[in-house]
Amino acid sequence: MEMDTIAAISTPMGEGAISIVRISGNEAIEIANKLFKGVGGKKLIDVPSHTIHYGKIVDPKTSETVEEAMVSVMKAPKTFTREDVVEINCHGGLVSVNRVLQLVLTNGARLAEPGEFTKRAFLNGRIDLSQAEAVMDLIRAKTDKAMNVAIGQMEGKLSKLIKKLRQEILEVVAHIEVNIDYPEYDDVEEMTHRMLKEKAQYIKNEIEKLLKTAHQGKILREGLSTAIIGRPNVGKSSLLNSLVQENKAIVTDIPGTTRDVIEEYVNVRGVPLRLVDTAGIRETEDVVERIGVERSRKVLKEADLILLVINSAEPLSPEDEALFEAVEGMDVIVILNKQDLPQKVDTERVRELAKGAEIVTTSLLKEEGVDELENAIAAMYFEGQLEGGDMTYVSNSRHIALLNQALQAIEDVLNGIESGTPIDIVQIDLTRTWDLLGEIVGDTVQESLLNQLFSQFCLGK
Ligand SMILES: Nc1nc2c(c(=O)[nH]1)N(C=O)[C@@H](CNc1ccc(C(=O)N[C@@H](CCC(=O)O)C(=O)O)cc1)CN2
Ligand SMILES: Nc1nc2c(ncn2[C@@H]2O[C@H](COP(=O)(O)OP(=O)(O)OP(=O)(O)O)[C@@H](O)[C@H]2O)c(=O)[nH]1
Ligand SMILES: [Mg+2]
Repeated sequence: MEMDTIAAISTPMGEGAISIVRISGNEAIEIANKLFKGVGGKKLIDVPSHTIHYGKIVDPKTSETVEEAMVSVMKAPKTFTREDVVEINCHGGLVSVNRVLQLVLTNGARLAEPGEFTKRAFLNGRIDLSQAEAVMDLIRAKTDKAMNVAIGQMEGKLSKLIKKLRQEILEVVAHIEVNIDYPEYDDVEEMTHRMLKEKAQYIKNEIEKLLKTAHQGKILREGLSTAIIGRPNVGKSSLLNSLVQENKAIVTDIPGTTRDVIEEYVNVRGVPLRLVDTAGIRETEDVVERIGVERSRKVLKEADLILLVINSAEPLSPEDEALFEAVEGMDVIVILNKQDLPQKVDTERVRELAKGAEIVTTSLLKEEGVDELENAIAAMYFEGQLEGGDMTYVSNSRHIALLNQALQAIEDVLNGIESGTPIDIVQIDLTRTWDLLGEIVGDTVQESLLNQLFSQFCLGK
């Protein structure tokens, strides 16, 4: 595959100890060589692969020294992109690293697009698409567990499973071909039918097994979208603060203090929560607050988990009752807050309204009950089991969508067999299953999709 030479700054933009300009492609070493002035006249075109060299970066036009650097030379194919790669380690600082990048660009490289290095690793066959996607998940991981899932996928756990399933399908397809080519052998046809049914059932089971991990996988990857809701002044922001353990949201005794939606990532016993503190839900005249309340309702609709806070020092109000109604059928934990005050809430009624949902009592003022709440959350999502290190999770929504389509296709195969559809017609659905699974690892995938996927990466990755 013929590709031009690309370059980009691969470290964050800002002041740091070191910043790296990465170059990949046929001309990477030659371009770097033009700019590099090594000790004793050492030339980068002469050095062995996978070595690092101290020297100056000099503008070949003006002979002006631009930087002092360490330069790594890595020759294809044992590199990140499988192309020649040079990394110039500059002094960390926006100006210095940018000047070096400019020099690299004026001497023959093109500025890389976001994700283009990883895209090349994919196009050159070092990793498949799901592994490339895992590289991005790794960068974005917000908890250790999410990181472990990404590492597993990057190492090819999911790819292996998918490839195995595709291989099985291919074998069945081969059988069918024989059957179509030699229809005169009755026993072949019979065997094909029996085998097809067995295999299709097996493939269906495997896809279903993978899809079962999707819920938790998605939580690990994106965080469990958790909405804290309740009437004004019940202690929603106090709850967020207790969970975040820093005073991010403003807490006051004026009802309606939180006028917008506040979002925080917290790690509760390994469960990543995307916590959303909302404005207290009530009918309001204040325009600013009303917008906040509307947003809260929207957050509520999109949430995976609801933390419904009730002030137990007051009797239940019609608004409280309405909130219970609004969250019916969702994952809910009810929090009876302000236990330190004289209790006025009808706990029997709360139990009735909660319809089996977990109820936790807290005094957020005294920081009591938060542990119990955290236990309840962990138990709800990972059944208290936080290890499962070897488990393969499907966490990417693109993969989940494709698996769902593949499941549909394999069900069509099974239905076809059941209703006596001619085998060459059934084969069409089988091939479709194969194609859909192939899209996960990038074997059968459109260029436009590739571009869209990789464009979501960081610059220089
Ligand atoms: N300086 C630097 N650090 C970095 C990266 C980088 O590109 N540069 N990486 C970038 O993300 C990550 C490391 N990822 C890498 C993955 C594969 C290969 C690689 O060369 N693979 C070869 C085999 C190497 C060998 O056998 O020695 C291959 O798989 O063919 C390199 C880096 C994290 N740290
Ligand atoms: N006594 C007592 N007061 C509490 C407790 N939890 C919170 N408060 C107080 O209740 C008031 C309201 O708390 P917030 O956390 O701001 O309540 P909120 O639900 O976010 O209120 P809005 O944003 O106005 O909807 C504050 O004065 C808190 O200190 C508790 O457990 N006991
Ligand atoms: Mg608040």
